[in-house]
Amino acid sequence: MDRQPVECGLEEVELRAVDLEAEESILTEELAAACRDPGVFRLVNHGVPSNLTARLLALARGLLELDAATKSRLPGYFCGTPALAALPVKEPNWLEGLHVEAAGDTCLCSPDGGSAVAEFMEAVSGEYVAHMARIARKVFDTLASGELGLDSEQRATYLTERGCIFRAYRYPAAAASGQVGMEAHTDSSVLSILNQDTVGGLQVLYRGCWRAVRPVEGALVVNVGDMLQAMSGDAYRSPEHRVVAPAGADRMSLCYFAFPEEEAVIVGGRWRGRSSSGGEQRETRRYQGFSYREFREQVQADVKATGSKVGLARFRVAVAQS
Ligand SMILES: O=C(O)CCC(=O)C(=O)O
Ligand SMILES: [Fe+2]
Repeated sequence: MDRQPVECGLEEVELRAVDLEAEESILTEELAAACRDPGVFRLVNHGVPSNLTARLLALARGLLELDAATKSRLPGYFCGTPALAALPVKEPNWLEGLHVEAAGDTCLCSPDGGSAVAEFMEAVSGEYVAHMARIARKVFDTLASGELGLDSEQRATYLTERGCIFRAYRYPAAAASGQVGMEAHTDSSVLSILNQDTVGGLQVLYRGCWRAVRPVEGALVVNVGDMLQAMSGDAYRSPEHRVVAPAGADRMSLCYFAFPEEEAVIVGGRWRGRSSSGGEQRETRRYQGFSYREFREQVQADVKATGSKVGLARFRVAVAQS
């Protein structure tokens, strides 16, 4: 039975620091272990230049600190969570940001957004997204050819460079402690790659308790998304996480979300169980085959109807208990 998450004095979650340049067998083992538990890890030696991160954080901050009327006209600007904005049942989240659909090699430069916007878009689409796509591909391919055992078609369609999303977030410093910046959720992605400043505020739900993810300068934070959890037949964990608004300073983060091809049918890994007559082992799929498009549409419908995402539970095959 699900227990209600508790604060637990907010200890830190211990995260593996995975070296992206480690020897293949070590990388395979480290990534699989981190994806199984707790579903989130630090990534070091990832090759994203620190001056690119610093420049992008500064550009995003500069744009999001513009006056309200000016920034509301920036391309991709949002305040609160767009999916929840129309719902009376939800408090809007305490954040704002810039959303960029980083589709393949399309130029995202805004012709009329001013030079700071153009510089920001150029840095995102020209360089940053390419680094993120490279990292997501390497992490995914390593897992795919390791214990996930995906074939070459699955490897090509279960992660695509097209259709990825980039967001820069600003969480304004909260007047009261405990203000939720972004409410608890799992990501619908295959993999999410977070690059944050040193303020902190990200928390992950681990063994029933909220735990702080301490920012470590130079390290990216990567988490398993719902799609990867499904591909692994629930062996990997798409962790629930949230952001608590910082007390003393604004927090900035840069997030990249990698997705499968819209129509690729994800057949989740196999689950080993016992037949109801006992003894004999059988293999059952954890999930009915579904595409990311179906998943996204279901999430949107659930959020619209109830204010909450149901997520993977919608697609799980019911398993008879013996
Ligand atoms: O800003 C962060 O640290 C996390 C953002 C996040 O969880 C999301 O956008 O899904
Ligand atoms: Fe998230």
